[in-house]
Amino acid sequence: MRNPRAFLRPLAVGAPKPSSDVPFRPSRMIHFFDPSNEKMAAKVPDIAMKVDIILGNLEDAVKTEKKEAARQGLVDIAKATDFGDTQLWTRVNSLDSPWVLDDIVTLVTEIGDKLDVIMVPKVEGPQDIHYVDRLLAQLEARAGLDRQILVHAILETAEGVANVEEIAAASPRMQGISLGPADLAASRRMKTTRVGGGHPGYLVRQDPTGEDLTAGRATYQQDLWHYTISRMVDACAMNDILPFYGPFGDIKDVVACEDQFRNAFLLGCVGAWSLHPVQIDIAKKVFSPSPEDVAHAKRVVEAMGDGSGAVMIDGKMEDDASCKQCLVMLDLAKSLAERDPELAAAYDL
Ligand SMILES: CC(=O)SCCNC(=O)CCNC(=O)[C@H](O)C(C)(C)COP(=O)(O)OP(=O)(O)OC[C@H]1O[C@@H](n2cnc3c(N)ncnc32)[C@H](O)[C@@H]1OP(=O)(O)O
Ligand SMILES: CC(=O)C(=O)O
Ligand SMILES: [Mg+2]
Repeated sequence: MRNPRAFLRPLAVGAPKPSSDVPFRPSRMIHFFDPSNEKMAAKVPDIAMKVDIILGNLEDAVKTEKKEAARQGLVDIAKATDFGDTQLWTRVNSLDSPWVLDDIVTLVTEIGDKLDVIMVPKVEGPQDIHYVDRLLAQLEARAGLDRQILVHAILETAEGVANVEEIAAASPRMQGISLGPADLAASRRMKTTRVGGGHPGYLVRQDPTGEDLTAGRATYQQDLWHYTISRMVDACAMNDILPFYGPFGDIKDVVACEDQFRNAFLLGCVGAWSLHPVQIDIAKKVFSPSPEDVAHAKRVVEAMGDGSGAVMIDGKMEDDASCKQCLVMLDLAKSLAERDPELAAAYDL
């Protein structure tokens, strides 16, 4: 374990100093594109203006023979594009792959000044973050970068879930964690072939009302991901980093996508992945608090004065704790309103 006083020291001579906190930036959707796909890549400058985060994906979903083209494509796009306030991220190949070293060396050297976050897949424990942390410090020093590139882990192995608290705490570079439901399902040998979302077989059934066990018993589909998302949210919250839901693979089912994203939002996630342009507006809608919730939060905070005591609003008790809940809502609304003029008008803060 590292000496706590050394936690904020750079890991290489000349590397930028780690920051003690992750600045919150609107992060409602991480939009994935394949930089080796010319049609998709051509849309990046336009899409970047509509999303909070644009991510050049080099890992799964990029064909083996396109790995080098995707890496070079991302370098070319990053150099040619002004991303404005939109964050530029990449997902590099996994640490056990033959490509990851060249991914990290090339990207930090060529476009390190533009990259905000490197997403690392299949993180199994703090040792994976330590490896990336030191390597990034060396490359940042060599490239003369003056700010740190942050690290985001995907939670997609049973071992990663078992170690999620240590992963979240492994480095001041840790920006956040995303749920990876597809690889996680495979790693756990879950019997679902879907990429995220529910499953009709995972349910609870009402008790029988008579002799006939098949009659009149409603069933309720349950959320396969509740435990993992909740555990990830706690690990992130205790380390002041940001939790995200990951992908929803049924692109056509925009209704269930919205439900899955909203479950994650209600449980504490700040955003989700968009794999297809149709999912961008779903994430924007779900991960922006509703104007009604913001107006209610404002009323409670105003009525609570210094935040102590108890008041009655619309028949409901509000006190120090519910005032804190309302402040969470207001803080998020304010930071989104700074980026989004439509929301600023709707929230009237
Ligand atoms: C488990 C995981 O690891 S999830 C993360 C990895 N997976 C990914 O990153 C997948 C990213 N998304 C994709 O590859 C694609 O969206 C697919 C394969 C799912 C569907 O692609 P298509 O069959 O082309 O979808 P569709 O025909 O509806 O696309 C409509 C248009 O949007 C474009 N488009 C589709 N996805 C994207 C995207 N993510 N970004 C930008 N443009 C996109 C298509 O190129 C197409 O353009 P066109 O109208 O000029 O022809
Ligand atoms: C997100 C991801 O990589 C997965 O679900 O496997
Ligand atoms: Mg995966």
